[in-house]
This record gives sequence, structure tokens and C-alpha cells, in this order.
Amino acid sequence: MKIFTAQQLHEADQITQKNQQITSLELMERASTKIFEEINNRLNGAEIKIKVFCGIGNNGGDGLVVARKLMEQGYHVDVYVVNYSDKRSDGFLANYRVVKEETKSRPVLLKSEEDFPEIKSNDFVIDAIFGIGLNRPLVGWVQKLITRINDSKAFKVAIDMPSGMLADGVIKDQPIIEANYTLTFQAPKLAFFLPETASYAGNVQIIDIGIDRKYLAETSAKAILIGKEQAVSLYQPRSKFTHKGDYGHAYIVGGSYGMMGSVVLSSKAALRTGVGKLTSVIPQCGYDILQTSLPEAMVNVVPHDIHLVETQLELKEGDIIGFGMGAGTHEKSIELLTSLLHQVKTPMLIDADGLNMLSKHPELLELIPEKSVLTPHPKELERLIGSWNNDFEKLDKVQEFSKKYKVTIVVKGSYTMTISSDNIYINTTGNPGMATAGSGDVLSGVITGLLAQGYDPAIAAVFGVYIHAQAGDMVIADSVPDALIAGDIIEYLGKAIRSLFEKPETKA
Ligand SMILES: NC(=O)C1=CN([C@@H]2O[C@H](COP(=O)(O)OP(=O)(O)OC[C@H]3O[C@@H](n4cnc5c(N)ncnc54)[C@H](OP(=O)(O)O)[C@@H]3O)[C@@H](O)[C@H]2O)[C@@H](O)CC1
Ligand SMILES: Nc1ncnc2c1ncn2[C@@H]1O[C@H](COP(=O)(O)OP(=O)(O)O)[C@@H](O)[C@H]1O
Ligand SMILES: [K+]
Repeated sequence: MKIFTAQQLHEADQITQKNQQITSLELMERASTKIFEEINNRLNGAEIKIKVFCGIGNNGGDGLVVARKLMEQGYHVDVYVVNYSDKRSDGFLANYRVVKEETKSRPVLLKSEEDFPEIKSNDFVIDAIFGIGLNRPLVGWVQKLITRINDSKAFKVAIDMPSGMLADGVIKDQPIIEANYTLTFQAPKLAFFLPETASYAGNVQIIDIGIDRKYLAETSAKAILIGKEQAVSLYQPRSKFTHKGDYGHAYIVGGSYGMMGSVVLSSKAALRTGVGKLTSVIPQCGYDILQTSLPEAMVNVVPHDIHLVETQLELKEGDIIGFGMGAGTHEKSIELLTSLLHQVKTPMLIDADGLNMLSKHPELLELIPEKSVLTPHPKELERLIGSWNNDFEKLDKVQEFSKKYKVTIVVKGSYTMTISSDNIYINTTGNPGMATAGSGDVLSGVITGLLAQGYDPAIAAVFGVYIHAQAGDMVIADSVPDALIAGDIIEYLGKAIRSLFEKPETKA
């Protein structure tokens, strides 16, 4: 599913009106009726006090339509107009008149803190103050209103966006409505998936309001959400008359004394993802561990007992290296990475201490084979690209880095983002149970295994992230997130891939 910018969504709105020959007001009525239906279905006639806070733009217009329809349905509704500007959109003005005429109610005008109503914790608040039109800091009293609404602990539903949030930017130190639900029009907004802002949107539901299909299909998106529908098209099935040589040879290079588990996890994950042959390249202290815990792996020890050092690998064309898990950053181990970077021309996967080595020696960045995949968690990313002021700046910096070194970067997190040049792919699977030591090592193994099987690197990253997180979700389906350990994710990789081809159960 595509994520568009606010500007694109405004454009989509215009094109829809033109192509469907409807007025802006008719589109607003259509969109807001859907919101009303959602809310009405949920409230089911409940005797609850509904407070609708409307801005003076089209988001406020939506709020007025929803308020009118709720009143007509018999709900107890109070409407507040947040008068942050003297300008009013046509959609707002028209619906303001209709509300007054048809419901005989009079919206309360809020102009300062003195006008704020009391909001009780059992009230139901509809936030229609700002939508995608917010473009600058809010005046103080409107900020205070947002804080007041949040402090009330009332249940909050945001229309299109929680007010105070920008679709594709950020205003520093500004309060945002902490919505329980956001009913958003047509397409999700980028801010719903970024660590700093995601939680404000609560549960997001996308409301199809019949925006021009051609525009949606043909306009290039700011980012793409990856779910089952997208992932299934990336899978490469095995054919019958094949042998292990057709599925590649992966080398997992990593480990140090006390950290050998990372190599076991990565190696096993690569095998479970379908790689034909796998060699773990490790310090000598890990030999017995690897051979005992993973008999399917071949083991190649470097000439040092406790950490990696330079060694010659007999690499053949197409062999793939996954480097860095549990490796430490000893200078002698960095010599191995340096020599591999000089020797290898095929894309590599670099993770964990491999990334820390690159941060320590940025001169190595130029040597990374084109199309390699780097999988940093936020701290590793910061070491690599420097700090950022907000998530949008982070994305810009990652895109710049990706273009400069021609690599794909997997920014791990609750919504892991895979960035390849101008493309941003946002993963929608995964759960907090995966915030546990070793789950990143599993992901590295998965992606290395896919690379070795010939998946295009950006696809290996996007697909690998999806099945890794989907496996994590399947682990907790009959357990709890707290109990998940990284090894469980490996055991569910097969089921995660199979789930791509299973139809969701339909209720009788
Ligand atoms: N696109 C679609 O598909 C559909 C969209 N619909 C709805 O329209 C909503 C967008 O409406 P909108 O453009 O009128 O903007 P909205 O968010 O109401 O803001 C109002 C105005 O406030 C201003 N302003 C900005 N920041 C400010 C600040 N800090 N302090 C003071 N003023 C500030 C700014 O105007 P400016 O002053 O910059 O000219 C802005 O225009 C959208 O979210 C959805 O709910 C649906 O009805 C139908 C389908
Ligand atoms: N809250 C979360 N929701 C979804 N996925 C998560 C969450 N926390 C962590 N993960 C996933 O778990 C993995 C953790 O990787 P990483 O931090 O490198 O762990 P480690 O270094 O211990 O192996 C990443 O793939 C990340 O996306
Ligand atoms: K809103």
C-alpha cells in the first residue's frame, strides 16, 4: 500500500473532484459519512457524551458533518469550534450553516484558554482540529487545548490525523492529540510509522473514500507499506528438478569468545530460509559449539582462538557473505573485513559489529560492494550516519547514505524500514516480543540466505524483514511476547513463508 505526502493527497482530492464531477463539499460529505458510520458502529447508540473539536479548515468541516450525523442519530453531541484563525474554508462554512440549521444546535466558539470546556474521562472526543493542512507551529492556547484533551484521559478518535502531527514533517516540541483511534482518509501517512510519532495515532484505520484510482495507481509514493499482499509476490518458489547447488552458498562470518550464539542463530536462520550450503566462519573457540549445535553447517575456523582475524576464503562466484554478528571490533578482526571488502564484488550483508567496524573506519565505506545490505539498529545507525534531529531528517540522511554508497539499508525498529535509494519500504509485521537479544542475528541470517539464493538485494531485504517479523508474530500467536526468544523466530520461518499462501480464516 502506498503512502502519499500531504501535497499529493491535496492533489488527489482535486483530481477526484474533477474526474468524478463532484464538488469539494460532496467529497467531504462522502468522506465524513464513512467516518460517522465507523463511529456509530462502534458506539452502537451508547449514552455517552460526545465532544467534537473542529478547526476552521476542511478537517473541521469533516468534524461538523460527523457531529451533525451523530446528532441526527440521537447521540448527545457538543460541538466546539477551535478558532485558531479568522480564515474559514468553504467546506467548514457550508457545514457550519447546515449544523445550525438542521440540528438547531449552536457550536461553542473557543478563542482562548478561558473558553475550554470541562472534559471528563468518560467523554468521547472527536478530534477534527487539524488534518493534513497543518503546516506551522500552533499558537499557545491551541497547544494548551491539545494538552487539556490529552490530560482528560477521554477516549479520542482523530479524523484523518491526530491534530498537531504533520503527515510528512515534524514541528519540534508541539503537543499532539494522543488518539486511541485514527480514522484516516484513503492512505496512511508516513508519520504513523515513525518512532517519534507513531504512538499518537493509536490504532489506525484506513477509510476508502473513493479517491481517483488512476491517480493512486500512477503516482509514485513517498513510501510503500509491506504486508502479506506485497510479500507474496516477492517469494521465489523452488522447482522440482533442482539440487543444493541451485540455492547458493552463504558464509556467515562472525563470532568471538562469549558471542558464538549469534553465529549459530544467523547460520541456522540462513538454512531455514532455504540456502543450499552454509559455512560458518568463526574463531577456533567456536568450533565445537557450531558443529554440535548446527550439524547442517560447515565450519571454517580462522587462525585465532577468540576473535576473527584475516584468513583466505575459497569464495566462488555467487557465494554470499553475511558479516559481523557477534564479531567484536578488534583491530585484527577489522583486517578480515578490510580484506573481504577488497576481494568481494557481490553484494554482502553487513550487520552488528561489521557496521561498528565501518563506523570506526569510515574509509572502508567506499569499498562496500554495490547493492550490499546493511542492517543497523538505531544505535548502529547513529554511529554510521551521525545523529538526527527528527525521524524525517533520519530518513533523508539514510537515503543520502544509500545513494552515496549504493547500498540498501534496513533500519530496524517496530516498523522496520528498508531504504534503497529513493525507495522506502515500511514493514507492518512484528511485535515487541522481538525486542530480545539475538533477533537481529536471525534477521541477518534470513537476508544472507535469500541473497545467496539469488534474490535481488533490495527484495531480499524487504522480503526477509517481512518473513522474520511474520515468524515473530506466529511465535506469539499461542504464547505471549515476553516469552519469545530469538531461536523461536527461526523455528517459525517455514510457517511464516507458508502463511503467505494461506487464506485468512473466514468467520461462519
Ligand atoms: N484530501 C482529501 O482527500 C480529503 C480531505 N478532507 C479533509 O480535509 C483536510 C485538509 O483540510 P485543509 O487543507 O483545509 O487543512 P486543515 O488540516 O483543516 O487545516 C486548515 C488550515 O489551517 C491553516 N493552518 C495550518 N497550520 C496552522 C497553524 N499552526 N495555525 C493556524 N492555522 C494553520 C492552513 O491554512 P493556511 O493558513 O496555511 O492557508 C490549513 O489549510 C484533510 O485532513 C481531511 O480531513 C476530506 O474532507 C475530503 C477528502
Ligand atoms: N517492538 C518491536 N516490534 C517489532 N519488531 C521489533 C520490535 N523490537 C525489535 N524488533 C525487531 O527485532 C530485531 C532486533 O534486532 P537487533 O536490535 O539487532 O537485536 P540483536 O542485536 O539483539 O540481535 C529487529 O529485526 C527489529 O525490527
Ligand atoms: K484531526
